[in-house]
Amino acid sequence: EFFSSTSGLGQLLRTEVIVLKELQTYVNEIREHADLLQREINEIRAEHLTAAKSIESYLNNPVNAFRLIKRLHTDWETLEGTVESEHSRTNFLEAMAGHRQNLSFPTMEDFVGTTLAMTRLQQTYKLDVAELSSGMLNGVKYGSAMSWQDCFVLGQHLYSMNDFNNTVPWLEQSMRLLAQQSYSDEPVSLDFMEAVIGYHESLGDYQNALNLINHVLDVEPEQRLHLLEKRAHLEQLISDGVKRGLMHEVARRPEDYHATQDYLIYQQVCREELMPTAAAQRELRCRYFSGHGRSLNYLAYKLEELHRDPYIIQLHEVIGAHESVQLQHLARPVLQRSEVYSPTNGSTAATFRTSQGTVFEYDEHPIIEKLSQHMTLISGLDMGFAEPLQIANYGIGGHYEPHMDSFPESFDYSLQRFKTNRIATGIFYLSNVEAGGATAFPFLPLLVKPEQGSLLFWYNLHRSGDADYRTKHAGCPVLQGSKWIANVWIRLSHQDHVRPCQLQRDHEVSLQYKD
Ligand SMILES: O=C(O)CCC(=O)C(=O)O
Ligand SMILES: [Fe+2]
Repeated sequence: EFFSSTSGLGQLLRTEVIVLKELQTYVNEIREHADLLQREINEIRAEHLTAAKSIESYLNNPVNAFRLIKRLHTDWETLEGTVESEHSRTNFLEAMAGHRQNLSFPTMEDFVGTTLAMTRLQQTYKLDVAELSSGMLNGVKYGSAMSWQDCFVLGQHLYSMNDFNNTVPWLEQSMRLLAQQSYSDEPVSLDFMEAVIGYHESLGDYQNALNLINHVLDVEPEQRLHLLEKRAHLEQLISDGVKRGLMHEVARRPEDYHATQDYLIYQQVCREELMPTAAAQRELRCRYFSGHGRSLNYLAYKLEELHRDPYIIQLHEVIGAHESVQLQHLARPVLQRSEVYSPTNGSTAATFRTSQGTVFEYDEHPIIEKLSQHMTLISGLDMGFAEPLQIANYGIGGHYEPHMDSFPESFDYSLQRFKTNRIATGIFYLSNVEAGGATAFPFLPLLVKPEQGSLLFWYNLHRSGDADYRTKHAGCPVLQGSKWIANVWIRLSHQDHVRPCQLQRDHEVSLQYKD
């Protein structure tokens, strides 16, 4: 799978280089052949020009008569023979069949995933489709521009997923780009346009459909006769003033999480439209922290409070850039699509968590061991009750929608190594991210930008052991770059010495945030 992580995309680029070379070989061969045939054609045409001066006297000449007969009898057979024995096409197709087996190609799922990622970015960061398709992100040019066909294919795909809200701007952009090219005249483009006509029609945009039909008919009136009937039908619809209403005005399904207030707030936090108040920020402190049970001679951690209640801190420069990159290298060969827990299906891949990840036991490698030591010093918690370290990589558009790290009350612990809930989470950021990809706490409303080598730490549970629903959090979509994190989840067992439980439940404050 390629779309959920940037680390697989390099393979696809290599695939493209190889198949392009194959196609170039094919093109060279058929071009050589075409050149040969063209020379023959030119010679015969020149002969015909001579003949045309006086056909009768030309044919009365026995040499000319002989040559004409020879041309049509023998030469033509030879020409036909060269077409028949043209192996370029079969060679190419055979080579491609081999490549399909040996090289990496994206699947339908990759295509769906990357389409979803584009619209997710567009919506979360309120990007302008025209800007996005020109390769610009927030005013900075990152990629190459999309063609009108690219925009169209994206729109077409969204349409097939019944996502009409997002279909329309992409089709409109596709039309805008097409118009800039002063409507291409190539037959392939015309075929494409015919397909687009259907989309505009079914979306209720009859005028755009009609404009396109007229263009196609102007260029190829003879070959596109089947469009005449459709043109008459559209003209009728327009003159009758039929308005189906653009389909994108249809409301989303109300049960859709993406339509909830919760989700809107989350997106606002990702866009930094919502942030903690000045009063809340004033209370926060930065300090040097020598760690639990560590003598003051040691180098201290740079601790920054990000939130008081619930307590959320970020520790800067915990590990070095070199160690971060080394951890990425350890994980890269064994990455797999991340899964989520669902009460009905167990662990499955889901569109609301698109990343790739892998797990390591803490004693598997000295650097991983070191992360555990940092966690012990920073949190004071017993890492003997931590789940294996999880390293994850998010590609462009990769995200993890708002969720709780703690398990629900109904959770079945019977198959778990540790039978208690996740008391705390630590996220080591193993990379910076050029744009997007921050960790958002929508209810606080806090946004933490990935900073390579730093550690984000918070408690998921109240002292009573109940879930603190205010700690719901998310990984905002990555807009540019590749995001690497290492997740530490520590369980509640045997942690009383650091965070004594309270006899009285202190969880009421967060109940209003429960789903
Ligand atoms: O990617 C992030 O910033 C958050 C990740 C997260 O919440 C998780 O993996 O549980
Ligand atoms: Fe999480």
